[in-house]
Amino acid sequence: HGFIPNSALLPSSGSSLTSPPFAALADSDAFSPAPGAQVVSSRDGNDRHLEKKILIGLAVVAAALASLVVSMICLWMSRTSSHRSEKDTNRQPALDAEKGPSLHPVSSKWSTAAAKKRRVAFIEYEILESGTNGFCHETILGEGRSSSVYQAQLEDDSFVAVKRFTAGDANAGRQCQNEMKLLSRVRHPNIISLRGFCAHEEAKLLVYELMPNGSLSSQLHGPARGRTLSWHTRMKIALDTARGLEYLHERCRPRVIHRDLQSSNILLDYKFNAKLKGFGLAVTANEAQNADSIELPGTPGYVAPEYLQDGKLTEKSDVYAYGVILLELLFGRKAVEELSPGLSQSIVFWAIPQLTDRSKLPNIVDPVIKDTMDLKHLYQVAAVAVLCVQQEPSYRPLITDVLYSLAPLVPSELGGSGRVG
Ligand SMILES: Nc1ncnc2c1ncn2[C@@H]1O[C@H](COP(=O)(O)OP(=O)(O)OP(=O)(O)O)[C@@H](O)[C@H]1O
Repeated sequence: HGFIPNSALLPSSGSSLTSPPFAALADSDAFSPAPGAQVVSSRDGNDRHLEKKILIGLAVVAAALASLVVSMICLWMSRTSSHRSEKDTNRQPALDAEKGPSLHPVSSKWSTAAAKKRRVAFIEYEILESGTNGFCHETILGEGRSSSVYQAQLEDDSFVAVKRFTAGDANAGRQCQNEMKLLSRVRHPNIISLRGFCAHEEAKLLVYELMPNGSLSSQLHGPARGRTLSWHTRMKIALDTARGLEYLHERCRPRVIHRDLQSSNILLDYKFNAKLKGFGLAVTANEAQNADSIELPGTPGYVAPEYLQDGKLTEKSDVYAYGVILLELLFGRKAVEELSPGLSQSIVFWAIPQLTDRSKLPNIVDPVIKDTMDLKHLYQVAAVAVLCVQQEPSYRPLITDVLYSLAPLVPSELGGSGRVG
């Protein structure tokens, strides 16, 4: 639309309502003289023709003005809404959690079209870089097979854990994507919460809440050798883990199988609340039925026998891994102990014969917690563990059953239903 100056639409100075073009309005019926009135007819046919032309011109100008006004309103509205959504994007760019995120290297601008209800905040690379002093070695919390985890301080002074996936590792990229897709739709006190994500050049990074007491594995098998974990704290960790798993198996829609449950995937906050992490291999129960499409997950010592033999993957595979963790908590041994170079022993094969002998049990528990628990509780936990690691999946309990049998063993002040003290 061309710009039409206002002056073109207004009577010029000196014009009046009686002078053309406004006098032309007198030609319309509404303004026609009453019958009998004297009509002063000094205009000839040419005048009338000219007035008609002016009237048409006036209509054209009015239409142009109307369309100009409408288009200016539309332009203003679209500017306002795009400005608003741009502001939203800068504040919290978002992902479509249902479709799953795409982690292309991008700057801080994310498509607003992807912004939906469930959001994972995009965190600027520069913020993570400065929060970790340039990803310096001193800020490393731990290292995994395809990632390093750093402690970072954000601009609001909060601390977070930043997992930086190995660049160029396709497997790591897939796991990062899977973890993000899952954690963006899951919220539970016993599942690690994802604070944000970042993609920068080849690097993919996930940002989580910081768990100051690290992993259960590092508490049990690291320098502390389990001394920080009392009997009740261990039972609380077992209960919290069962709660997180119960949420995935029973209440999450679609249901989720974790597939990589192990003591290094249980993180502990400053009060030893336990939270599940490591969702890179997780699948929905439906996906699990098509086991051929799933790569073999692999943490020896935790993988259920039916999965190793037939690729059969169900919630009961997680229950098996959970049983192995219970054994670690009871005995303070690793899932697989290396006896000598090239010779290792699974905790299940070591424990099963001893678990069934009540007289032996109090003497083989982790020395750090020996004689600190009610023996009835010890026998009960051992019985639950034996059931969880049954070779036949159908003999294993549901995680809900585990939850109900462990809750009374944990004092209510630690989140269980047991009596205080
Ligand atoms: N949110 C967190 N808060 C505190 N420490 C963490 C957090 N996430 C991870 N860590 C630490 O970083 C370590 C490495 O974690 P990461 O997930 O990279 O590897 P991993 O647990 O060894 O598993 P994998 O090798 O299967 O990737 C953990 O063992 C833990 O000690």
